[in-house]
Amino acid sequence: MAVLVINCGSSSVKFALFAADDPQPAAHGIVERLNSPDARGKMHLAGDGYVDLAVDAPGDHTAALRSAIDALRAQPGLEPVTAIGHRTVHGGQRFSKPVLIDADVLASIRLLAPLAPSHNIPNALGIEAASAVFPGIPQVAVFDTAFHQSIAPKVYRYAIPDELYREHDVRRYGFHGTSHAYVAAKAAHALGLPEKHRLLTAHLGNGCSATAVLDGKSVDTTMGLTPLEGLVMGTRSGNVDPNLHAFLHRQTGMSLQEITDLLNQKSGLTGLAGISDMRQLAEAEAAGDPAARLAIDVFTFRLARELCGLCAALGGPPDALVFTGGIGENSAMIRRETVAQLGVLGLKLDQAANLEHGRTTAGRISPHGTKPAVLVIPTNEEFAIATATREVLAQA
Ligand SMILES: Nc1ncnc2c1ncn2[C@@H]1O[C@H](COP(=O)(O)OP(=O)(O)O)[C@@H](O)[C@H]1O
Ligand SMILES: CC(=O)OP(=O)(O)O
Ligand SMILES: [Mg+2]
Repeated sequence: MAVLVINCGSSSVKFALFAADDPQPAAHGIVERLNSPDARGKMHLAGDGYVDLAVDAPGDHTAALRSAIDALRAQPGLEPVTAIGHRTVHGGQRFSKPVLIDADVLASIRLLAPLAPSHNIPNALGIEAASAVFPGIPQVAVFDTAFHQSIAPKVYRYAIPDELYREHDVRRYGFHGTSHAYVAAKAAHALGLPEKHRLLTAHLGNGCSATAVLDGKSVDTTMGLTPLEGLVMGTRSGNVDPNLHAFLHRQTGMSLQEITDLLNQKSGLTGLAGISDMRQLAEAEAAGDPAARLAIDVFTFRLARELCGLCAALGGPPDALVFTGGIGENSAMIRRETVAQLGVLGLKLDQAANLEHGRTTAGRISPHGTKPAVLVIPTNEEFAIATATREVLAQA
């Protein structure tokens, strides 16, 4: 059974085809710059090969999926797709585990869009486009929020009038759950931890969040009602004073939508330094750009502060801190500067191991024998989604 995993973003479609239980995809790729005349993509094959993907006008999600699927079908040696797993960001209160998609599930994903506008609409478009291109093939939605459904009311409730929770489901949900669950399980296994253990996981990609994992379950996480709360991200502000919306509206006349866009798309590292990509930001910092230095300082300080806060839900010091995501796996500087601000938790780094480990080499970056351990574990959200898809279909 070959599972195609689709992660539809606002301007890109990422995909990966997994044959059997192999965590290395037989093929994977991205179609980007959607809805522009420059829409284009690439499919990488196991080994070193790749295929350029041309995308037909209007270069939307359906055209992108068609292009990816035509390329998969044309590629000799690949198994035909028999199931599709979709990364779906917001599952609200309804979805606490992966589900087989039907019209009702799709309608719910659309209804949840106001809670994750940059994510759920593209996710729904991806499901509709896949149904058009693959009629009759079973599709499963795997939710970013599902892993965090174990968090307690005192952690997920905001201190605002009760009816907002009762009538509008206003609460903290948390995201990146597939990734946090995946790396937490890997860390517990790698360290040989007993069933009772405490972990902190830091998923640092374009979106960033950190989670407290107690005995394999999420007990607190930094994102909230939407993926804006918590850490500083590439273009998202993370936590700001909740009065900021009203203040900016009064001071500048900006509309609610303009302020929402400002906090989601023009803030974070972009807001502080004009650069959202950590690799480019590090280059600017090395060239002496003070705004880049400040952005990195704000990013790591806020991360360190949130990691300390998450320990309250763990009820004690963590057995390990795990770094993952594009930044967590690749930036030795971010790991070093974050850990340097976490002496209060007893965290220490082995500087040579920190430089050595990364995306392709998972491992321990704290000195042997010291506790808590610090680990780098590459995430594999796509493989975790393929596994969840197989499990749902095995039970169907
Ligand atoms: N070698 C590197 N050094 C520093 N940052 C890196 C490196 N490689 C990737 N990144 C950063 O990882 C981030 C993207 O993370 P990723 O998890 O791939 O994103 P997405 O959330 O879109 O899957 C970007 O900020 C990128 O600059
Ligand atoms: C929920 C979220 O922030 O996702 P991403 O990191 O893919 O933007
Ligand atoms: Mg991501």
